[in-house]
Amino acid sequence: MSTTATRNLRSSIPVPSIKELLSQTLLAVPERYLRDVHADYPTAAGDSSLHLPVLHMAKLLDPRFHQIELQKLHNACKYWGIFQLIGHEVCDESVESMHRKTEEFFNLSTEEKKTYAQKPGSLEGYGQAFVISEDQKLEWCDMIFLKAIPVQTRKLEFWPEHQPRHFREALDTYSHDMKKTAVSIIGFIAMALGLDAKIFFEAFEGGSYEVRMNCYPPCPEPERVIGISSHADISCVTLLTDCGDIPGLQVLKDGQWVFVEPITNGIVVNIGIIMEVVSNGIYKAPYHRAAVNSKKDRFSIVTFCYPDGNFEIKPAEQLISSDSIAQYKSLTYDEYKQSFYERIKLSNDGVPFIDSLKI
Ligand SMILES: O=C(O)CCC(=O)C(=O)O
Ligand SMILES: [Fe+2]
Repeated sequence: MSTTATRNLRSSIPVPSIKELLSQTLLAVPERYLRDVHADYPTAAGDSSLHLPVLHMAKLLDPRFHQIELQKLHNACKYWGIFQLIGHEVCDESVESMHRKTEEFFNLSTEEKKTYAQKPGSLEGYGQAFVISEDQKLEWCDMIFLKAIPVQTRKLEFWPEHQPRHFREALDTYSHDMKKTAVSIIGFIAMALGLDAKIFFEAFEGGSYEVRMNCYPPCPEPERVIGISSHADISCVTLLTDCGDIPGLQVLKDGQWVFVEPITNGIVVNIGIIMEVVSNGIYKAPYHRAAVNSKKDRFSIVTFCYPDGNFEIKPAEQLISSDSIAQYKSLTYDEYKQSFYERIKLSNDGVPFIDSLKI
């Protein structure tokens, strides 16, 4: 994730979980969570005609519909940077099982969850992301963040083992399913840009996939807190599944926050900064955030998709011409991640990460 705020991805100061706060007969939301949620942009009315584009994977794969669907994909990436994917090959049972395990995990006692708590110097595990100073505003979200693929990068000490039962198996299947979907959709996005999909298939076949499970408990003052503040993801693409039908994800579109309405078996795909660079800015990584509600827990599962370490992050040569000069620098994926962490260590200079990549 990247954001306009300062976030140290490698270490986070422990703070009470939201569920813990709520269990302490909370009378008022603590000051550290309160902020002016509507300070930047208005939220589009629920009945507005703004709806996320819906893409059909089976049509992208079918020679009869391929071209039309590819054009739709191009428009979705260009004008929204985010879309719902349906007709994909991920079996409902794999997703539903992961949803159940996620809910079960967050419903364990605080003590049990803490077995998997983040450790200093590592963002993996259960906790809250990006707490780097005592006076930082906090987000209304509990999470567990795990590197899932390649399998050798897994730190199993953070993976729930006995409770919830079969959590590890569910996440193993889910992450492989998401990887397969990501490799395929990234290939189609490359085609929509007129690029050679093969290069992308290879880079993402050997890529890394990190999964963040979010729990947004109900809040007595939902209009004054934020679940996750506005940011653009530093991934190439991000795949999100909602564990129910409660809207929470909002995307910034034409100066308004637009709610993403969950659709059954849909996977929300958003463009990340890597794809913005590769496309030379034709596709933009959209700003998005998570709102919370006052009634029910909302759970989401987010898979961040990255290429293998040698992949060159740079505007694709086919998209560069005398009329369209390169807008972004070139760096390997390893350098890109390093640069992201370095900037954060230097503290917030108010410049969004994407701007630091511009020529
Ligand atoms: O849970 C959501 O709706 C958004 C999550 C998100 O943007 C993230 O984890 O990067
Ligand atoms: Fe995000």
